Amino acid sequence: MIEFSNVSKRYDNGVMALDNVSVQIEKGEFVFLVGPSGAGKSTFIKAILKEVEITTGKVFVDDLHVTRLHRRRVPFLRRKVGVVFQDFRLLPNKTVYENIAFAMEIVGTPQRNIRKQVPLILALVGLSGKGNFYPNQLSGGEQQRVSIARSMINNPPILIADEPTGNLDPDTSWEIMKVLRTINRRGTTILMATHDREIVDIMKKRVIALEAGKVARDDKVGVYSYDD
Ligand SMILES: Nc1ncnc2c1ncn2[C@@H]1O[C@H](COP(=O)(O)OP(=O)(O)OP(=O)(O)O)[C@@H](O)[C@H]1O
Repeated sequence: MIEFSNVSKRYDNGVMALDNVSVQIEKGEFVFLVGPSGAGKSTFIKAILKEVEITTGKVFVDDLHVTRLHRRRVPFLRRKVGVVFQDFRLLPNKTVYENIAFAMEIVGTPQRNIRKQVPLILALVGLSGKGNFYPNQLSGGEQQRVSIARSMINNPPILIADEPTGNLDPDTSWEIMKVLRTINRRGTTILMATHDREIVDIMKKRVIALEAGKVARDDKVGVYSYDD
């Protein structure tokens, strides 16, 4: 589903953000990506989305050879991968319904399908009845649910969550993890970059740990770190 084969990324300033990384993530897995600040997590995610060009190696996403993918076909890759961020990135002047509908309009979904699908995804993330709210009328946790709903509305096989609980208190973070777990159980592959030790340790999922651009650990049932 996601494969890195001897991937290195050296930025123009000489920093080796990824250093000979080889990992394989199978369909349906839930994987945490951890590591200290600067370890290469964001670069790893950007390599999946072709937001950076890697220096050497190969990246595959689903059936696409990302490294060789023509610029014209990048939107096709992006449709396979939903992404959510720490800061939600909702459109402030659109309602919850409109934020999600917009993601469907971009890919040409007919309005009648949009009207049918948006309430279903809102129910999935526990936000039924909030369609007419604007983002600033919602709590942080609710905004993150909208962001997750938007990322999943076109049914991508992969969801990348880049520190999705970074701005949330512990209880709200767990609510978000429940939503992600539900989505994963429905078959979506999830890759979540996080600094949240408690979540990683309690969820008991695969953990890929990066350090200075290298895979320092890759444990089937992992913990955040071994240092205490
Ligand atoms: N555009 C860039 N140009 C030059 N160096 C960069 C660039 N982006 C990242 N780096 C460097 O690459 C290394 C890896 O950065 P990256 O952002 O991938 O780490 P990270 O693990 O995501 O960190 P954090 O947890 O702080 O988000 C760092 O040393 C960083 O300074």
